[in-house]
Order: sequence, then structure tokens, then C-alpha cells
Amino acid sequence: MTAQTGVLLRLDQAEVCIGSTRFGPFSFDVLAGERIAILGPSGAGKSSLLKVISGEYATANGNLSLGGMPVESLRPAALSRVLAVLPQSYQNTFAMPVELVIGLGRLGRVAGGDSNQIIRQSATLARAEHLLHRTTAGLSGGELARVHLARVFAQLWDVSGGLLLVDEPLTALDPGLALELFDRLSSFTRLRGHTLIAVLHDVQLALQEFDRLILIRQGQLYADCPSSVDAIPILERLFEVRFRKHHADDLLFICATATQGHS
Ligand SMILES: Nc1ncnc2c1ncn2[C@@H]1O[C@H](COP(=O)(O)OP(=O)(O)OP(=O)(O)O)[C@@H](O)[C@H]1O
Repeated sequence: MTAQTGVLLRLDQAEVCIGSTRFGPFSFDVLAGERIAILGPSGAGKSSLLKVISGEYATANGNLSLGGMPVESLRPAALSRVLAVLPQSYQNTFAMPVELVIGLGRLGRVAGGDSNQIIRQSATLARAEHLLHRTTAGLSGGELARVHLARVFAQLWDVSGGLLLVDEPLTALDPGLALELFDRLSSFTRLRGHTLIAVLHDVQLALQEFDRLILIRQGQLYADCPSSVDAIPILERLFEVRFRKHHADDLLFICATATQGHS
């Protein structure tokens, strides 16, 4: 399933402290081209782990390397050609032209060239083309989510072997659009051999579309396992629920039924 081989990202005893809260230590490798879902209860530290991986949270202890280089040694322009981040929420305080927001994905590139065309193609792929002449003022949550998806598409459009980090990318979208945009995100990463790491609440999507699950509880790594039916008992313990399983059209469907204490 992976487009390339080799370790892209390595966390070695990486630990961060935010106020009095300690996250980690986290130690795991991510192979180039892998598709990893990070799951865990609310407040477990999933977004924080993503921020450790992106370098937004500086590690208090341990090391983080990307392509064999310590992340802190990479210059921002070089990093922006490899690493794109779609956060859980976006600042929308000021009205900014949508085209400019998408174009922020091209900041690390030499100006000119085919950037304008890439911005337009990215907007089309994210179903945001009709928003190009608007500003962010007044955009709905789902429209803003599409604009930012277009921004990360623009950032990693013309490179291969990059790393895309996304935090609950589908929450503001209706089910049809969520399905369509996940498919587009998926093909975008596969075509270019990008690695995808996604924080998700959707266990079904994680089992269906991802290679590997990184499970977090109370700021610690709870489990790191292949995304398969064998992960279901681990997920049940993590979320303290029972999952009912249904098979249809060669697919496994799961549905949370009862908390483990009330079954
Ligand atoms: N910058 C910060 N300042 C203070 N507390 C923080 C900060 N970032 C995270 N936390 C706390 O750390 C814990 C984990 O937060 P995080 O956002 O990583 O959880 P999460 O698993 O992504 O949650 P959710 O599924 O609800 O989005 C929470 O209790 C949160 O309040």
C-alpha cells in the first residue's frame, strides 16, 4: 500500500510539557507513504501529538527527525516544501481574500511560475473554486474548511514524498462532501507518494482507509497497531465501548453500542 519505503519521520522519546501537562514520551517511526490515523478519547492529547510532529510544540526531551534531519535544523522554507498542516480550527478574525489564504501554501516557493494555476487547481480539487473571489468574512465552517484544504493542496501540489498532517478534517462538512473530499485528499496523497497522518474521531473511517492506528490516552501512547479487525478489541478498551460488527459488500461496519460498564 505504501508508495515508497524508508523512515520519513522518527520520534525518539519525544516529550512536551504544556503548563503542568506532560505529553509523551512518544517513540515511533513513520514510513514514507504510510497512512496513519491518530485516535483517542476527547482531551487525550491527539492534537497535541500532531503539534509535536509538526514541530509547533518544541520537545522538552527527546528527538524528532524528518527525512533523517532534526526538525529544528530545517529552515522554514525547506520545511514548507515537505510538511503541510491542516489544523482543527482556523483563525478567522480578519477578512482575507480566499485566493491569498490558499496562496499562503505557496509562501516557501519562488514567486511567479505556475503558482496562480496551482492555486486555482487546488481550489478546484477542494471544491472551493467558487469561493476564490470572496474573502474569508462570512464563510461558513464548511467553506472555510475547504479553503484551508485547498491551501495544503497548494503547498504540496508539485512535490512528492511530503508529509500531510490533518486534524479532524471532515467535521465541518456534510456527509456527501466529507466522503468526496476525503477521496480527493486520499488520491492527492497517493498520487504524490505523500504520507498522511490524520487525527480522527471516526473509527469506521480509520479502519477502512488507513494502514495503521496510533492510539492515545491521557497524553501517552496507548497502542500502535495495524488498522484491521484485530484492532477492534483494543479500540473497545480505549473508548470503553462495545462495537457491534456488520459485514456487507466485503466491508466491515462497526457501530458503538454500549459503554463497557453498561452492556
Ligand atoms: N496550549 C495549551 N494550553 C493549555 N492546555 C492545553 C494546551 N493544548 C492542549 N492542552 C490540554 O491538553 C489536553 C489535550 O488536548 P488535545 O487538544 O491535544 O486533545 P485531543 O485529544 O485532541 O482532544 P479533542 O478530541 O477533544 O479535540 C487537554 O486537556 C487540553 O486542554
